[in-house]
Amino acid sequence: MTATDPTAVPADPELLAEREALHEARAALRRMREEVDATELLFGDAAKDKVTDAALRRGRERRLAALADIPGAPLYFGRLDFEPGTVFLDEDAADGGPAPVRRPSDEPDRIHIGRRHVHDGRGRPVVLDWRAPVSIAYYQASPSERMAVRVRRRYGFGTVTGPDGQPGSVLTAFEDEDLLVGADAPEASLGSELLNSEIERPRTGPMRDIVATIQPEQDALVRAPLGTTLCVQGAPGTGKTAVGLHRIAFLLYSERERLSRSGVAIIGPNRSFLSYIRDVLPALGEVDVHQTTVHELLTRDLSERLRPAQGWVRRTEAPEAARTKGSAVMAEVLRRDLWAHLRSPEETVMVRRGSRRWRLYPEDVRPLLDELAARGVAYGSGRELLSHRMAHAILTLMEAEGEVCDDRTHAQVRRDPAVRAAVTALWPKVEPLRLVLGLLTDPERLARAAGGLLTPEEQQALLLPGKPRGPRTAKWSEEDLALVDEAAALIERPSGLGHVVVDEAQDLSPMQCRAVGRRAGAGSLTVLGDIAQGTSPSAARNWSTLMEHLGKPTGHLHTLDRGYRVPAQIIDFAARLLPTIAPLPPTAPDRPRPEASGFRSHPFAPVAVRRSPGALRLLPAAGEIAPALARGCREALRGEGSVGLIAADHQLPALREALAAEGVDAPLLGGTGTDTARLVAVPASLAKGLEFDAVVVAEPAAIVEAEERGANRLYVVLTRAVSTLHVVHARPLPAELA
Ligand SMILES: Nc1ncnc2c1ncn2[C@@H]1O[C@H](COP(=O)(O)OP(=O)(O)OP(=O)(O)O)[C@@H](O)[C@H]1O
Repeated sequence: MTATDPTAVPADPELLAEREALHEARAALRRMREEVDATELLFGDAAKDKVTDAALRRGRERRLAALADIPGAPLYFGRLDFEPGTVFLDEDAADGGPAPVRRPSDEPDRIHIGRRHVHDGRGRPVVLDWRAPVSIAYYQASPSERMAVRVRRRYGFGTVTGPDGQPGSVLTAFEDEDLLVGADAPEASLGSELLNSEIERPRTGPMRDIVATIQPEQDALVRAPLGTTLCVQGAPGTGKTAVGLHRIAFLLYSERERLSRSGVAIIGPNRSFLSYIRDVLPALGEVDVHQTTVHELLTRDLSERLRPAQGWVRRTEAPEAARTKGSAVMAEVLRRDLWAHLRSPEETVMVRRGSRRWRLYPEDVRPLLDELAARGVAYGSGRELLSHRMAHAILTLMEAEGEVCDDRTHAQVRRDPAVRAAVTALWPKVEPLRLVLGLLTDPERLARAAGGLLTPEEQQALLLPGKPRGPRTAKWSEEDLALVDEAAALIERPSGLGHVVVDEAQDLSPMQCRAVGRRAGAGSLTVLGDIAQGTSPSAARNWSTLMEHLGKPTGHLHTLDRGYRVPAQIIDFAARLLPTIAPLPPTAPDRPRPEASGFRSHPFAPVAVRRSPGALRLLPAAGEIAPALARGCREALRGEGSVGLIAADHQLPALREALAAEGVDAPLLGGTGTDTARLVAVPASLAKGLEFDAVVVAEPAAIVEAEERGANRLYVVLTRAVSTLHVVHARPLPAELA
C-alpha cells in the first residue's frame, strides 16, 4: 500500500499501528540514551584519576552520539516475518513479557530491522541492527532462497517539518513481499517502488545512507569478513561509495574490539568528496572513522616545523613526469639512494673502560654492517642494530679477557661516544624529506640511483625546479610527496590500520598505492573504483596491477554493474565514450552480456535499473553559450532537489560571471552556503564521486580538451545526474556523442 501526504491521518489501521510501533521504538531509544546520560555522576565518583575519567567521558560521548535519533533518518525501515521458532525461543517471543506467554503455534517470529539495536526497559529487542547476522535475510532472502522468511515488509517515509523547524520523518507506506507466493518474481526487489522512490528522493546537501535498500549484490560485499580484501570495479552510480561506507559500519559492528584498537579509515579523492559523504557514517551510528585524502595522508606526518606557508603542494607535474615519478620503479631508486648512505669501515673504534681499551678494527665491523644491510631491515632499525652488534662485539672481547659483563655494561658500551660516532659515520641518520630533496636536486646522485632503471630523459624530468635550499622552499608536487612517504617507510616501517577503504582508487599512481597499502599494514582493504573513470596521468588500466602495488595481489575482484543513480537514457549517451576511454585489451575477461550490443556490451558499462523519459536534454547554442546555459540552469531548477552546473575548470569562473549577468546565481562548490544552495557550480576536476538530481554540463568539447584524459573526465561529468542531464554546447559535441 502507499500513502502520499505524510501529514495526512491514514485511514488504514495497519499503517496507524505501524506508526504507533515506530513511536514506541523511538521512545525506547530515548530511554537508552537517558540511561547513558545518567552514567556521568557514577563514573565521576568511581574513577579518581584524570586519564581514566577522560577516557570514560569520551566513551560516553561516543555512545551518546551513536544513540542519537537522527531527524529525517527513520529508526527502522523493514520488518521480517520468519517461520515460528527461527529467531525466538518459544517462551521468548518478541512480545513475550515477564511471564512467558506461549504463542499460537503458527504466529511468525517478527523482527524490525533498523539502523541500530534498540531494546525496551526489560531488555527485549525492539529493533535489530541491520548488521546483525539475523538481518542478512532482509537483504538476501528471495522466493527461491527464503532463509526461513515468510514476508518481508519495507516501509516508506515522508519528510515533515516539526514544530522546531527541523525535518522529521513520518511512516507513510509499506510494501509487503510474500516470499511464499512470489517464487516466479525473483527480481521483485529491484523493481520495488520504494527503492526507486528512495533513489529519486530529491537531494539536499550531503550523501545519504542506503541502509534501507541495500541490494543483494551490494550486501554480499558489505558483509565480507574483515580479513577479506575486496576490489570492486563498478560503473558510475552502482553504489561503490555507498558499499564502502556501509562496509565500514558493518566491520565496526562485527569486529568492534579489534578495529577500535587498530583503527579504520576511508580515503577519498578530495575534500569536496569527503564533505559530501561526511554524514553517512554518523547516520549509521559510527562517529570514529578517519575520513581523509591521499594528500592528507602524505602530508600529515611531515614536519610541522618545515611546513611551507603555501602548503606542501605548489606544483603540478607534466603528465609524463607524473607517470615516471608515480611509477613503482621509484621505490627501487629511493631504496638504492638511501642505502648508498652506508660507508665502509676505515677507522678503528676504540672504547675506553677504566684503564683498559677495547678496539674494533674495520675488518671486525665490516661483516656486522654487511649482514645487517643484507637482512632487509628498515634503514632506521639497521642503525639501531649496528650499535647493538658493535657493543656485543666489544663485550665479547671483554669477556674473553675475564671481565664480567651484564645488560648495563652492554647499554653503556652502546652509548659510548666512540661507538655512537662510528655508527653515525657508517650508518648516517637520514631524514626522508631531505633524502628526496637531495636526490631530486642532484643529477649525478640521481643518475647513480636510477642507473638502468630510468633513461637520462626520465631522470631529467624528475628534478625539482629552481635551486631549493631546503624542504620549505622546494616546489613539491603531489608525486614528490609520495616519494617522501616511501622514503619515510624505508627508514622506519609504519604501523597499519585494521581496515582501509579507498575510493576512486583507479586514480592512484603506483607510488600512491604503496603509500595507501602501507596504511593497511597487516589489515585488509576495500578498493573501490572504475577503470573508465580514471583521469590522473597514472590512472590504472587494470585492477590486478593496482592490487599488486597496494600490496594485496590476492584481493578478490568483484564487479558491480547495476546502475542505480543514472537513468538508462543518460548512461546510454555517456557509455558511447567507453570504447575510446577504456579500450579493452584483446585478452580482457569479458562478462556475458547477451542482451546488450555495441558500447552497451562493454564490461565497464552499467545496466541502468531505471528509465526516465526526458532524462537527457541536448541544448545546442547558436553563438554565445551563456544564454543557453542560463536557460538550461533555469529548466533544471524547475525540478526538485539539487542542481550541479559542471564545466571545464578554466571556463567556470567566466561562465559563472556570465550566468550572474543573466540573473542566475551559481555559488562555487565548497563555498559558503553551498550546502543549502540548490544550484552549485562544480569544476569538472571536482565532480568525481558527487551527484545531483539534475546536472547541467557546459561545453563538453572544452572538458575533453582541458587535460590528457579529458574524455574520461567527460564520462565522469556526464554520469552525475539522478534525474535529468542538460548538455549545453556552442561547439560541436565530441565525435562519440554527436
Ligand atoms: N541500494 C541502493 N538503494 C538506494 N540508493 C542507492 C543504492 N545503491 C546506490 N544508490 C544510490 O545511487 C547513487 C550512487 O551511489 P554511489 O555514489 O555509491 O555510486 P558509485 O558507484 O560510487 O558512483 P561513482 O563511481 O559515479 O562515484 C547514490 O545516490 C546512492 O545513494
